[in-house]
Amino acid sequence: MNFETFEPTYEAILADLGFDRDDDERARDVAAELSTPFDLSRFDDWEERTVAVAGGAPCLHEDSEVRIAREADVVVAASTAADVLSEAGVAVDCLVTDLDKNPETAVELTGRGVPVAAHAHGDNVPAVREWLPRFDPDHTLTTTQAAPVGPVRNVGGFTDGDRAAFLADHVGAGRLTFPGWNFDDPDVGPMKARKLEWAGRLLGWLERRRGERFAVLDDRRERIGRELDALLGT
Ligand SMILES: Nc1ncnc2c1ncn2[C@@H]1O[C@H](COP(=O)(O)OP(=O)(O)OP(=O)(O)O)[C@@H](O)[C@H]1O
Ligand SMILES: Nc1nc2c(c(=O)[nH]1)N=C(CO)CN2
Repeated sequence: MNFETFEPTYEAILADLGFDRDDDERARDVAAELSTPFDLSRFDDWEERTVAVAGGAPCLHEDSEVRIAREADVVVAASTAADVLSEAGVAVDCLVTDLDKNPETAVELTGRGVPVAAHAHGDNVPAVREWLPRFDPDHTLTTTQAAPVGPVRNVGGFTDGDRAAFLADHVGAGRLTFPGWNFDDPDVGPMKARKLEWAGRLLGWLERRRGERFAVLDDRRERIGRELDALLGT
């Protein structure tokens, strides 16, 4: 997805969650100073393959969820999902993170040539300044949710998990699977719950565009569909 297509939804997310576009743009500009271009053709081998987009819900510890990741051709891990899967012996092919939980994992992964998509937004500038210089630039893709500038890309998405799915889609992934997701997690705080609502809507938008049905949305597809119609004017 390009930013032009994503922008109206981005504006709706900002309005709903009370985030500021100028802050996101400042964060993006800091990231641009600290990063180099990343060739997305690096992910050409995801094309037509089954890509597991692993989320950070506690259920990722369950054998059945780990198996979904293990059986995929490619594993893209959102944030802490990378650690859970590594501990379970599942190799991670890419980490998508806004640097708030496990930046040391990102250092370690780029250090051994595993790509990390590091996201800059209005509320993580100190982390961007602290951690980006520690990553191997050859294996770091920097992302923004605002307009892309220089090496900093925006292929759609908001939370680490749905951003990972948009990245997979952007590079031509075949089937997407979603181990480690729980939209009804009772243990998340109010802001995280609202972010997860957006993650659900964004995945709903993605499956609609792809003509696919993500099993993880089965119990909420109708509601999300109504919300998307209102959001997108469809
Ligand atoms: N129950 C859940 N709790 C947390 N994340 C979930 C859950 N279900 C799905 N996810 C997805 O997994 C991703 C990684 O979750 P995790 O809690 O490890 O990271 P995070 O750094 O807090 O994520 P973010 O900064 O995007 O909110 C989230 O961004 C979200 O897209
Ligand atoms: N400005 C801002 N942007 C975000 C934030 C956040 O807390 N603030 N959190 C995200 C995923 O957790 C993604 N984007």
